[in-house]
Amino acid sequence: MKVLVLGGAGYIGSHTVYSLIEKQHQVVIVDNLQTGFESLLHPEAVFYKGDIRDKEFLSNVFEKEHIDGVIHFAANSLVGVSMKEPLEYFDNNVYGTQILLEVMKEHNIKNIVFSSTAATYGDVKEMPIKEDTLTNPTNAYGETKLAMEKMMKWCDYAYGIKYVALRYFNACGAHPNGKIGELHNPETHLIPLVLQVPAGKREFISVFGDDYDTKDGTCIRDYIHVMDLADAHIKALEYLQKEQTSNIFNLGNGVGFSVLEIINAAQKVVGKEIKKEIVPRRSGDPARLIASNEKAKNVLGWDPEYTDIEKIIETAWNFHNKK
Ligand SMILES: NC(=O)c1ccc[n+]([C@@H]2O[C@H](COP(=O)([O-])OP(=O)(O)OC[C@H]3O[C@@H](n4cnc5c(N)ncnc54)[C@H](O)[C@@H]3O)[C@@H](O)[C@H]2O)c1
Ligand SMILES: O=c1ccn([C@@H]2O[C@H](COP(=O)(O)OP(=O)(O)O[C@H]3O[C@H](CO)[C@H](O)[C@H](O)[C@H]3O)[C@@H](O)[C@H]2O)c(=O)[nH]1
Repeated sequence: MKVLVLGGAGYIGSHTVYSLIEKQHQVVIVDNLQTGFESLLHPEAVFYKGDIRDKEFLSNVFEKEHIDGVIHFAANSLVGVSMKEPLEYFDNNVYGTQILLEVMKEHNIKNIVFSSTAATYGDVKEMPIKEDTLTNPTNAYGETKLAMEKMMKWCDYAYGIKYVALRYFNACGAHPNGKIGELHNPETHLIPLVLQVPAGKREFISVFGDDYDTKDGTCIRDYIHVMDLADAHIKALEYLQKEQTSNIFNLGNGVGFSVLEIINAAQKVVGKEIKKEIVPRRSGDPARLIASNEKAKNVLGWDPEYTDIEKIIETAWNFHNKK
């Protein structure tokens, strides 16, 4: 297949590109590099630098390349910023996706896999979260991703564009080749921030609240390795080609770790004590997010390989140590 990857210079996009190329697919990347990095681009992928909201640019790419399927990662994704600048998030995530769907319609491209998020659910009481759990986002970022899902639903109804929405829980880890990994600037995610302490780039890790109703008072999340996410995208694309049906899947390991458990696991991996400080809660953080991954396992045949949290953190540490 010739796959167009929008946002292929970003963290999850670049790992998916590496997996696609390893599986002998041809890859075309579109990225405006707003949060992506040239160093994450696969040397064998064709790269077009540009913005998905630029319709003429995007149409030209579809014109030149004969695309069989689309994987769409290009978005703004910082929860905190989305609360201060919601319109920027609606512009890039919702309007950007609208332009993409218009161009796909005009070029008769019928398959798209795209990044959704656990943030579409909001503050859920019942764990694990299933795909039919009520969606009620508590932040603007999650709302834009839900709006993208809804736009896809009506484009399927009207134009027959089939989609798979992948609701990731907490993406983490790095490619075992050590060449690519999690690069965000600024970094806001827990695991890379924890690892900055033993790397000498940060004095301590702030723990956002220890008064949640959880076993040790800190928030619980479901950490899923980026290589397993990459694999799910390829399986989702194959599913679309075969089944011609739209669908939504959670992607998580189905196991929750608290912030303190992550810090302890990282200490074991790096063999050093990691200094921490308890600070007030970060606004908008739900206490617990754990995925039910039964649907992705049963329907897509997806089976996450990285289930051991120390192994997951080790891949991130190998990447950050090499930089
Ligand atoms: N990292 C996570 O834990 C997580 C969890 C759930 C969902 N997601 C979603 O997964 C996707 C990828 O996340 P990531 O962590 O790899 O983010 P990232 O910022 O590393 O990657 C996004 C890429 O898209 C590009 N991009 C953004 N807007 C663009 C535009 N208008 N035109 C062209 N390129 C554009 C950026 O330059 C970047 O390379 C995002 O859609 C995000 O919302 C991420
Ligand atoms: O310095 C830090 C950073 C994070 N945390 C805590 O660690 C946990 C994980 O935080 P991250 O920022 O790494 O990830 P989030 O759970 O906030 O969000 C991630 O997962 C969500 C879905 O679960 C969304 O998809 C979102 O885009 C993605 O960044 C949270 O409890 C957070 O409060 C800290 O204690 N200290």
